Amino acid sequence: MDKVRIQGKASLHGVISIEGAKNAALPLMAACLLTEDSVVLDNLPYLHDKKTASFQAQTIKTSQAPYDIVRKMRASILVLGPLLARSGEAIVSLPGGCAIGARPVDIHIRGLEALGAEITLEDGYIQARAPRGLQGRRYTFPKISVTGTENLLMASVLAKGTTELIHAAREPEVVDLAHFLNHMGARIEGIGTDTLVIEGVSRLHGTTYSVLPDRIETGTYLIAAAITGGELFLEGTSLNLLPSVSSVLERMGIQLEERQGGIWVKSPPPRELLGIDIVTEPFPGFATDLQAQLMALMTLVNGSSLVTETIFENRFMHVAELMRMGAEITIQGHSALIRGVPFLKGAPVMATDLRASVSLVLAALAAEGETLINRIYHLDRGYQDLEQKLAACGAQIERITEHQKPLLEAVV
Ligand SMILES: CC(=O)N[C@H]1[C@@H](OP(=O)(O)OP(=O)(O)OC[C@H]2O[C@@H](n3ccc(=O)[nH]c3=O)[C@H](O)[C@@H]2O)O[C@H](CO)[C@@H](O)[C@@H]1O
Ligand SMILES: C=C(OP(=O)(O)O)C(=O)O
Repeated sequence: MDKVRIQGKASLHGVISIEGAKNAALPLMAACLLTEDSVVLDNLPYLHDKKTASFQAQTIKTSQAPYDIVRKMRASILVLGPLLARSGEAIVSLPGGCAIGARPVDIHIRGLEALGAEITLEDGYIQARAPRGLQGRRYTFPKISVTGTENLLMASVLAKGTTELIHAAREPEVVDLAHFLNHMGARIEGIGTDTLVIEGVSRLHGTTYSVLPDRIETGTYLIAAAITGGELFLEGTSLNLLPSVSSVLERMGIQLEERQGGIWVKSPPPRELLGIDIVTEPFPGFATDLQAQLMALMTLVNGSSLVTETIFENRFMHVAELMRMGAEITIQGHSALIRGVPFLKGAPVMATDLRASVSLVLAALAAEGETLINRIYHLDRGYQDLEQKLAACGAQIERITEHQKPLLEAVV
């Protein structure tokens, strides 16, 4: 299994380009199932050899999404709405994703049922049918759900009549999906608000669309600059995507500026930054996906900070690993009290989920000595070219690839 080795204490200086958002690219790809025409998506992350891909679902050959594919990605639940809308049936495995809580999909299911779908759960699979098509209705989300809103949005664009989605998520990735669907001929109003009104249409057509920048990757590198007392220019992104996060960072003492083509960030060493209290909330509140990274920074600032996690019940798995590096953190229920310490020390640590993993990378960049991060496969799900981007700005970071033993040796 690959590991990342970091020799800490190098301050970061340079330019980092921000990729298209993982959490926008996946719903957009799922939405391509809604048309038989060809769709071209640009600014896709992760596709190492090409950033633009063309999708065409002329005919739907299967309405099934099997466990082996779906277990690795939360967003694979997003094929449920489009498959049902387009072909009247879908069999989708219950999804995986980061193990940060129970993460049920009851809201997706209740919402689709409200639009007329008949749904049963069998052997870990959601079996959904809408033999007479979906019917527009008013549906109030009992709780704000990002992928829940995206699934219902994609199901309702081809439903008969008007759908009203109340208490909908307003995350930039939901907004991006709604704009994309309108580019394909959908009729969605209220984009960016918590009430979406969708007038069903009989078909969608192809289009060309560019995925919005990744605000979580952006926030992660803003914190990388701060934790190393460095100065970076983040290319291809905008502070408008991170209202709460930028206000928190500025109150801590970090300088941020929206400049032509990206964001400029400069920070004094973390010891000169102030502690702060944050609560994770749906957008426009502080993103839970940046909680672990900010906590890494809080371990080194001057004073105490309090982090309250309200979105996921099991999202403090980085705490034990940060403490192995010398952080002082006490967890009480959904809150973590972080007392800033003068320094962290490198140690062998274990990555547990995507954002926990990158919080360890950030801590290691600032720590004295060497940190070896194990199980880093989580990182590859969210950070394209992480080591290369950081190394180009002065970090001492390398990936150690453990090659499989030769077959003969393994058998003996
Ligand atoms: C692929 C993707 O976009 N992932 C993001 C999405 O996840 P995801 O869409 O899974 O997160 P949700 O917004 O749905 O979850 C919010 C809360 O609602 C609960 N809930 C959700 C659905 C449901 O049917 N029942 C239910 O109880 C969840 O357990 C959680 O406590 O939003 C999260 C919150 O911003 C982010 O951390 C994830 O990075
Ligand atoms: C929790 C995350 O991803 P997913 O929903 O794909 O598990 C994340 O991006 O931090």
